This record gives sequence, C-alpha cells and structure tokens, in this order.
Amino acid sequence: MQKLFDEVNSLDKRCYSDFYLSEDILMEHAANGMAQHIQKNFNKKSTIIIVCGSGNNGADGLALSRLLHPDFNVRIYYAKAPKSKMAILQNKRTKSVGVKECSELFECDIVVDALVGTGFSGEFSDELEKLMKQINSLNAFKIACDIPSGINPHGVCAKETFQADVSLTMGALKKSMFLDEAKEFIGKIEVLNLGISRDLYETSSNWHLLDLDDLQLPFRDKKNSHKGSYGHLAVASGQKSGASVISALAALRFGAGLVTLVGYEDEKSLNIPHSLMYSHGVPKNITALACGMGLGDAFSDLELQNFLDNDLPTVVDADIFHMPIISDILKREKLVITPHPKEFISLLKALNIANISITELQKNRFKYCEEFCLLYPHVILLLKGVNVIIGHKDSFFINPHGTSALAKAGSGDVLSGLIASLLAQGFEPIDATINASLAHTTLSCKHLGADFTLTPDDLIDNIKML
Ligand SMILES: NC(=O)C1=CN([C@@H]2O[C@H](COP(=O)(O)OP(=O)(O)OC[C@H]3O[C@@H](n4cnc5c(N)ncnc54)[C@H](O)[C@@H]3O)[C@@H](O)[C@H]2O)[C@H](O)CC1
Ligand SMILES: [K+]
Repeated sequence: MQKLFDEVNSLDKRCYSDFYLSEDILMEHAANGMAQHIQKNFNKKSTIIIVCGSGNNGADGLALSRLLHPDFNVRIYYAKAPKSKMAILQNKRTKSVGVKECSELFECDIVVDALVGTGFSGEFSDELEKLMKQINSLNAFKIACDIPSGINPHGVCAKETFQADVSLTMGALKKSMFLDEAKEFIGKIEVLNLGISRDLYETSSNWHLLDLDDLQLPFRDKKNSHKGSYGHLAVASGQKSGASVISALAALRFGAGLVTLVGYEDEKSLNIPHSLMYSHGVPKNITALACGMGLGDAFSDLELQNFLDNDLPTVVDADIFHMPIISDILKREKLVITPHPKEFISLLKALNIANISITELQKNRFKYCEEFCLLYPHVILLLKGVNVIIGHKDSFFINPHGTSALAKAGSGDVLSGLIASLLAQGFEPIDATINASLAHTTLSCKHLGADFTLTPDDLIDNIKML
C-alpha cells in the first residue's frame, strides 16, 4: 500500500522547517530523479524536447535540461517565460551551461511536459490547448514532470491534457492522479525521491493506494478441515437468475465451502449448475449472504425480509439500491455495498446526502465517499469505477489496477461473488472487500485473450490462476 495526498506543499514546507532542506535541494533531487529515469531507459544522444512553463514545474524541466546536456540532444521549448523565483534561477543555470532552445516543436525521441504541475488551476488558454494538442501528436515517448499538465485536484480540466507514457511524480502520490478521468493520461507512475527517504518525507494519510501484492488469498492452511470449515454462502436468486449464478460460481471458485442459491422458483425450471445448491429460504448453517444481483422483483417484501432476518455478514449490489429496504439494510453491522456510480447517486439521493449528477460525482468521488462513510461508518463502501474506491469509517483505499476488459455485463456480479466468498470464509468485511477487489482486477490483468474478449466465465475460470 502507498499513501495518497491531496497536496504536497505542506510536505515540502516540513522538509524546509524540520529537515533543513531547501526548495533548491528538493528541486535538484526531483530533476535528478527524472534524469536518472531517462539515462536508464534511453540512449545517449537521444533528442529530447522539454516544454517548460513559468512556475516550478517548468523549473524542474529547466534543471533536468542542465543535467542531461550535452549527453543528450536537449532543447528547451519555452511555453511561458520563467516567472517563479526558482524558474528564473534554473533558467540562468540552464543558459550558463549552453542548453539550446527551440521555438518550434519537432519529431524527437522524448518530450517532457514541464508546463504545469500541481499549480495548475482553471483551464488552458486556446493557445496552450493548441500547444498541448501539438505535443500529444508527436510520436515521442511522453514523460510528465510531476503530473500531466491539465489535471488538477478536481479532475481533467483541460480539453487537451498531456497524454503521458510515464508520470515521474515528486515525493509522494497525489490523489488527483487517481481520479477516474485521469487514468487516460497518467501512464505508468514512478515516485521520485526529493532528498530524504519517502517514509520521512510523507506524513500520515487516511487514503492509500492498493498494490497488487497486497492481495491475500484464502489459502487453506488447515489440514484437518471439511467443506463447512470454509463457510456456506447464500445468494438470493433473482429474476435475472444468471447474475446470481455468476456470483455464486465465483464465490465457490474463490474458496467458499458451499454455496446455495435461495429462491422461490421450481428448481427444475432453472438450469442450476450442479456445483450449486438451491433452496426455498435461507438454510441453517449459512455464514454469509449476497443479495441484489439480478434480483428484480423476484422476492416479495416478506421473502426479502426473511432472507435478511439475521446478522450475517452481507454484500448487497445492483437492484437493492433502488429498493426502499436499503435504508434498513444499511443498519446491518457487517455490510458491504458495491454500487456503480449511477447506483451511488441514487443511494445518496434516497438517503438525503446529496442530489447530484453522475458528472458531479465522478469529479468528486473522494468527497462523496468520505461523506457517505462519515454517516455510515460501519458500512464498507466499494464505489465502482476505473479506479475503485473502498471506504470504511475514515480509511479509504484506491484500487487502480482494473482494466477496460472489466467493462462487460456480469463483471460486477463476479466481484460481489468474490467479496461474499471471503465473507463466508470468515474474512473481516474490509479485508474481504479489499482482497476481492484486488483479486478481481488481477483476474482482468491475467486474462490471456484480447481485452474485449473477457467474460464473467473467463474471470471465474481465471481464479485458479491467482
Ligand atoms: N514536492 C513536490 O511536489 C515538489 C514539486 N516541485 C515542482 O513544483 C511544481 C509546482 O510548482 P508551482 O510553481 O506551484 O506550480 P506549477 O509550476 O505547477 O504551475 C504554476 C504555473 O502555471 C501557471 N498556471 C496555472 N494554471 C494555469 C492555467 N490554467 N493555464 C496556464 N498557466 C497556468 C501559473 O501561472 C504558474 O506560473 C510541481 O508540480 C513540481 O513540478 C518542486 O520542484 C520540487 C518539490
Ligand atoms: K507537468
């Protein structure tokens, strides 16, 4: 796990006050980190254009040019004249060693975006939008200095945002890099050291980025065990029974000892996979519930109340968010909810937390997750998206590892099944949610076929590859 920060200015200032470092020292390390990345990955004499802005992001770029010159063919493109104190100083240094500038962009091996970083606000002028479009059209390898120009804490605010292949970010990870719309532009991320260890540079944070190697799988260490040792999950079988079957099969494959579909149909009329059981009503030895996937109006109010009439760990998804019973369900102690953005805005409205559009939510995902979890601290929230957010009390986690291969009907049903499986096996709800989400995104990364071919059956099948 890695810490995430809203801003790093306060971390910089702490370096000056507590560690007797200076803006110049931090910047020299930032530039040196970028230079080392380029020296390690590109041949000397590669041609590099560094597009510099007027602030310290531009200053980083100017310092970088000095470090690479003359081993690399470096050209400075001044998008804006140096204005900040450091930019002016770095420019003097750059000129003193003879780094050349260019007034036009041209095809090169590497282009570095040092136009704006965390100081970007508002939108780009037409002139800068045009410049950014030209930069993005270059075939060069694209490196963002700190953060792609055009992204700010409220999202991607430029029509033309720098399309980074890699973002070399200074000191610590910024939350704005993990807004859903930033995923298109951020590329691979490397955090650069600023003159002290990252652990010392960073302070505490209640937001963390999940790494794939945080995944803990339900390995079976006990030798003396039987299927009941691994839980018994009940999945409400709804109108669209396929959704609940997908969840149930995912749960079984992910280690639940037994999985029963609970419904009120004639079992013979359903094509239930032989590895699943079917029951009218919740069986006795159930250890967790899953409800909502494909539910429709298959259950009467009484049948739904009976299904939920216990204090079992439960994951709810999909249709349940549009049912009045959701406000009762939110009182359950061990509860995981997994809405996608549309379901989440419907829930926020039903709970009188906020009446917002999808656009407003997507630009402020962090804020609305914090607002919900403040009001429902016992509930585990998993807000789906290209960067999944998991919230519990005042702790928040972002899983950025999903791929567009998951954008397929049934992927969410698999996720609910994975969460329910770990709940049934005794994982704490927050751990079940984090590990199921990591497993889910790992499965999408491990898919051997083309990304457009991934189906829920592939996901379930790939569980054995975890
Ligand atoms: N620990 C760290 O993160 C370190 C970061 N460093 C670098 O410093 C920049 C932040 O520098 P700052 O001067 O605050 O802002 P920027 O250079 O990002 O941008 C401000 C600059 O840009 C102009 N600007 C702002 N908005 C717009 C807009 N909409 N259109 C056009 N121009 C805009 C504004 O006028 C200013 O001139 C950070 O990203 C890092 O790269 C330190 O070097 C080391 C420590
Ligand atoms: K930048």
